[in-house]
Amino acid sequence: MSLKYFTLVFPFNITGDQVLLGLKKRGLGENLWNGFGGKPEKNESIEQCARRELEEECGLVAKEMTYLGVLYINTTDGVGDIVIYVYTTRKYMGAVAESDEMLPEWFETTNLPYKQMYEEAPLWYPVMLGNKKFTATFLFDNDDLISYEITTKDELEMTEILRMAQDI
Ligand SMILES: Nc1[nH]c(=O)nc2c1ncn2[C@H]1C[C@H](O)[C@@H](COP(=O)(O)OP(=O)(O)OP(=O)(O)O)O1
Repeated sequence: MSLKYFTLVFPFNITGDQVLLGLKKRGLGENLWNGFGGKPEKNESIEQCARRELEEECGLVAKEMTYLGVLYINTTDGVGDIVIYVYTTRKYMGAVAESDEMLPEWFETTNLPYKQMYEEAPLWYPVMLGNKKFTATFLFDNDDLISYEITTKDELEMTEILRMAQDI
C-alpha cells in the first residue's frame, strides 16, 4: 500500500505563548485536538495544501509559514503508514472561524489538552512548541505505540558534521 501524505499547520499568537488547535468534528482523528491540515489535492504542492487546509478549516490566511518538521507514522504491517509535514505560522490574516471540519480554540502552550490528542502528541509537541526543526518517527503495532525516535535539527547537523569529519 502506498504512503499517504498530510499537512499540519499550527498558528501562534504574537507573543508566542498560545497556539490555535482545532477539535476535529468528523473523519480521521474525530474528537481529537490537532493542528489544521489534510491531504494534497492533485497537482498541489505540500505547502499549497498546508495554506489551503489552514484557511478552509479555521479561516486564517498565512502570510508566512515555517516548515518545521516531519512526522512518520509507521505500522508494523506497513499498512496505513503516513507522512505528515508540520508547519507553524506567526503571520496571518483573517479571523478565526469554525468550519464543518474543525472547532478552533486558542490554548496556552503550557496547557495543551494532551488527553484528547493523538497518543504520540506529547512526545513531539514540545519540540514543535520550542520552534526546533525536527524529524519524528513513531512505530505502531495495531494501535500500540511500540517505539519512537525524535531528532532535532541541531542533532541532524551534528550527525552531518561528524560524518563529514569521518570522511576527511
Ligand atoms: N497519527 C496522527 N497524528 C497526528 O498528529 N496527526 C494526524 C495523524 N493522522 C492524521 N493526522 C492529521 C493529518 C491531517 O492534518 C488530518 C487528517 O486530514 P483529513 O483526513 O481531514 O484530510 P482532508 O481534510 O484532506 O480530508 P477530507 O477533506 O475529509 O477528504 O489529521
